[in-house]
Amino acid sequence: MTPHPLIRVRDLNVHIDDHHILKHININIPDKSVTSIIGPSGCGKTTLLKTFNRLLDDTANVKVTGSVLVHDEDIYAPHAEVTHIRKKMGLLSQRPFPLPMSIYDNVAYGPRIHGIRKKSELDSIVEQQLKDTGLWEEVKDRLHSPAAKLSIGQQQRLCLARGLAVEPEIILGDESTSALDPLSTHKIEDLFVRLKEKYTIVLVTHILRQARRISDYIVFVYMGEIIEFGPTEEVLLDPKEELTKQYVKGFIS
Ligand SMILES: Nc1ncnc2c1ncn2[C@@H]1O[C@H](COP(=O)(O)OP(=O)(O)OP(=O)(O)O)[C@@H](O)[C@H]1O
Repeated sequence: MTPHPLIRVRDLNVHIDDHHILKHININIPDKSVTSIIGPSGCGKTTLLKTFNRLLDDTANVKVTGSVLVHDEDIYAPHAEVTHIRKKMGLLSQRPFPLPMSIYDNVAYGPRIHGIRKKSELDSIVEQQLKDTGLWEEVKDRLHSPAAKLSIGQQQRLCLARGLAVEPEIILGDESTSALDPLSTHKIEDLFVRLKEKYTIVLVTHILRQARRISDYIVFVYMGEIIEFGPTEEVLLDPKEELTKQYVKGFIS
């Protein structure tokens, strides 16, 4: 049975300039699961992900219609507050972007902005998040050295720790392992699988093997439309739609 949906998208349409980029999107993203958005290049995967935390707001000539409900709050309602919406979501991009400060300060950054000042409280948040992202043992002796000195894979886990430190409910990942070596990729994949106990995770990936390894649900997007959505095994191994079949066999890329 599909778990309770945390994000419900209703008749979402995105136009940029004169292009109809996302067309009549309807989907329920299950809570406490990993859902991967797959599809050929340029089909609208990243655009769909960006609608979940209103990252398209900064794009020129964009028009978004329809609704995205997180719990029961429509994040596109006129009174919706973008800061409040974004606090619920951590975003992990393709490449890590640590802030130009120490490892400790990267993780403490969000909590400090939200008013936490007590050192013991910040220490405990930093330790917990670095433990949750598997970095603690690797960095506990150099918490005050610059984040930029970490490897790219460690920087990506640090960015995840930074995002988790403000206690989001949802983690969005946009091809978050594409800049990483196989070992670091494996660590991030493992993290997503562990973190789904506490978070709802939505990922964009073009790597079908990755989608199969870590996702509970798959959304297949083609030319701005959702063609198929369902449990990973069903969509990847026994797809219902002809287009999905062609995509998983590698005939569409
Ligand atoms: N800011 C923008 N201005 C104009 N067109 C855009 C903009 N952002 C996205 N698009 C167009 O929207 C379509 C979908 O782009 P999107 O990045 O969502 O696709 P994608 O499936 O994530 O692609 P890829 O796998 O190559 O990253 C593309 O045709 C793209 O050119």
